[in-house]
Amino acid sequence: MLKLEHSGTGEIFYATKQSAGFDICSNENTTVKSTEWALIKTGLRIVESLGAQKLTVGNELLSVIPEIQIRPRSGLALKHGVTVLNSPSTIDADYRGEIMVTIVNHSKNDFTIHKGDRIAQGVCALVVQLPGITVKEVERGIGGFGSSGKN
Ligand SMILES: O=c1ccn([C@H]2C[C@H](O)[C@@H](COP(=O)(O)OP(=O)(O)OP(=O)(O)O)O2)c(=O)[nH]1
Repeated sequence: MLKLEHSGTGEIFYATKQSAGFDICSNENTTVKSTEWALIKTGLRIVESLGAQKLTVGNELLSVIPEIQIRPRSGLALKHGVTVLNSPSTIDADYRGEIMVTIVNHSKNDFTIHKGDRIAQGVCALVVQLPGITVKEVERGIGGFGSSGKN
C-alpha cells in the first residue's frame, strides 16, 4: 500500500505484533533548546504508493488513500516535555521528500537528540477524499511545508 525506506542503516519496525505505530528515529545529532522547536531529519521516505482505491458507499464512488500520521511518544512528553509541534502531522501518500519531524521542547532544559534516538511514531491510516472537492495537482513530489500555496 505504502512502501517506506530508510536512506541509511536505520531500521523501521513495529515494537510488537499489535503496535499501531512504528518508531521514527532521528537521522541527525542536534539539540533543541528550551522552549524552542526544530525540524529533525528522519532519513525516511515513501518510495511507493498504490494510489487511490475506489470504494462505493451508498451511491458515491469515493477515493480512499493511505496517509502517515506522525504522533508524539508519550514517554518523551512525560519525562522531558518534548513532543511533536504539529501533531498529528500529515504525510501524504504522494510525498517523496524526506519525512521530517518538528520537535518542540516545552521544558526548562535543552534537549539533546542523538542519531538513532526515537523521537516520534508513525501511524498509517486510510482516509477518504470528500467527493465534490477539486483535485488541483496530480502529484506532490518532494514539496512540503507550505510548498503548495502562499500561506
Ligand atoms: O511534520 C511534517 C509535515 C509535513 N511533512 C511533509 C509531508 C507532507 O506530505 C508535506 C506537506 O505537509 P502539509 O500538508 O502539512 O504542509 P503544508 O504546510 O500544508 O504545505 P503544503 O503547501 O506543502 O501542503 O510535507 C513532513 O515531512 N513532516
